[in-house]
Amino acid sequence: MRVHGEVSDDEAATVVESVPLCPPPASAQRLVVGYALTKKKVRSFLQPKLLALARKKGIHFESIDETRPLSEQGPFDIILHKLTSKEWQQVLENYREEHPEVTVLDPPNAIQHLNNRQSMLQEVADLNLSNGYGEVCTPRQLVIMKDPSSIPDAVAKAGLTLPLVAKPLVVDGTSKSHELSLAYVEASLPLLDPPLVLQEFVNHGGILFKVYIVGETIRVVRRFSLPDVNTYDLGNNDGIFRFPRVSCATNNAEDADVDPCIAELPPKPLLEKLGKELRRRLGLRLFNIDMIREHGRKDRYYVIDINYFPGYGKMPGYEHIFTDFLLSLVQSKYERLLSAS
Ligand SMILES: Nc1ncnc2c1ncn2[C@@H]1O[C@H](COP(=O)(O)OP(=O)(O)OP(=O)(O)O)[C@@H](O)[C@H]1O
Ligand SMILES: O=P(O)(O)O[C@H]1[C@H](O)[C@@H](O)[C@H](OP(=O)(O)O)[C@@H](OP(=O)(O)O)[C@H]1O
Ligand SMILES: [Mg+2]
Ligand SMILES: [Mg+2]
Repeated sequence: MRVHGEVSDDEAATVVESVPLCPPPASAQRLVVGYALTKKKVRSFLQPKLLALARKKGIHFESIDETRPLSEQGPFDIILHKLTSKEWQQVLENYREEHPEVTVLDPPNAIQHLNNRQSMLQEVADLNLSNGYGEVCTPRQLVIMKDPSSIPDAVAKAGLTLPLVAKPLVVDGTSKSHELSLAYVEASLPLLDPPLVLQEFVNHGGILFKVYIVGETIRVVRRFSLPDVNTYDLGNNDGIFRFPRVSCATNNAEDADVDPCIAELPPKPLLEKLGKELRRRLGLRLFNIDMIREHGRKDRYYVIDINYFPGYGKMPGYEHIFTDFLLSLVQSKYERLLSAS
């Protein structure tokens, strides 16, 4: 199925915004990008097509050895990283102070906001985005730190409506932090395992929008998600449904035969505004936003998840977008230096 207004040259995504590039300055012809990523991330991100294009553009990726001092490695123009240990974050913070000339993508203290499912959505809630194109909200949610037996009371007191999505509070790159479940009835709540976030389930027609941000560029793709819950499901389910990673890349919904009202992408100006504001408020340049549209409400969107340095390898055309982005960073640094001299 193709939804009106979509681009046809790249079926799986729509480019919303991209940065025009000038050629990099002569001094930046060879750009060294150090990376500290898990083996899994190296496999998914540093694909041959990215490395080949990068080489053509004078970008060289160099693996960082975390067991050796950073200052003895490189020199780097840019550091890319997604490692969650406290030690590594401290190493990077110290390095940023000693080497302000190196761009660290992104600052560890800014990334931290996304490692907790409570703080990750706070900026979206504070933003209160509502304009002629729609409104962007967050689902009502509650944090439970301990004592599962207290959950039914806490839920009643907060006035949350079942079903609830239970999500581990901390996101630390482990598969456990992605083990989610759906609690249908009050009696099932004490079976949950804190610390967690309990989030109201929002019916959205089973389609989710993954909005990828790379600097000023935004791309959005459709994925399959959980189906709507109706009163029949609620009446006939007395437990907890532990569900797998429903919206992963294998659940690509680009060509599926879905009701156009459900599949229609969020309006470009709304995504532009949201991306720009979150970039600024979170102080991040590499992240994605998981968005759903409330079923039956054309213009009400919910942000349910934000991920740092997501699976860009699955974003169509990522090799072009990413290499252009890396070059643009050097370009703007060069321009800043010129204007300061
Ligand atoms: N409040 C909600 N209402 C409806 N569906 C939801 C809600 N929260 C999560 N989901 C569904 O559960 C899936 C997983 O939730 P979420 O994205 O928060 O988990 P995650 O483990 O952080 O995922 P990711 O792999 O994107 O990091 C979503 O993609 C969506 O399909
Ligand atoms: O492919 P999408 O739907 O964007 O989901 C991503 C998750 O959001 C990321 O958190 C995963 O990265 P980490 O495994 O490094 O957390 C990321 O892992 P990957 O880079 O190994 O593919 C993806 O699973
Ligand atoms: Mg998600
Ligand atoms: Mg996530």
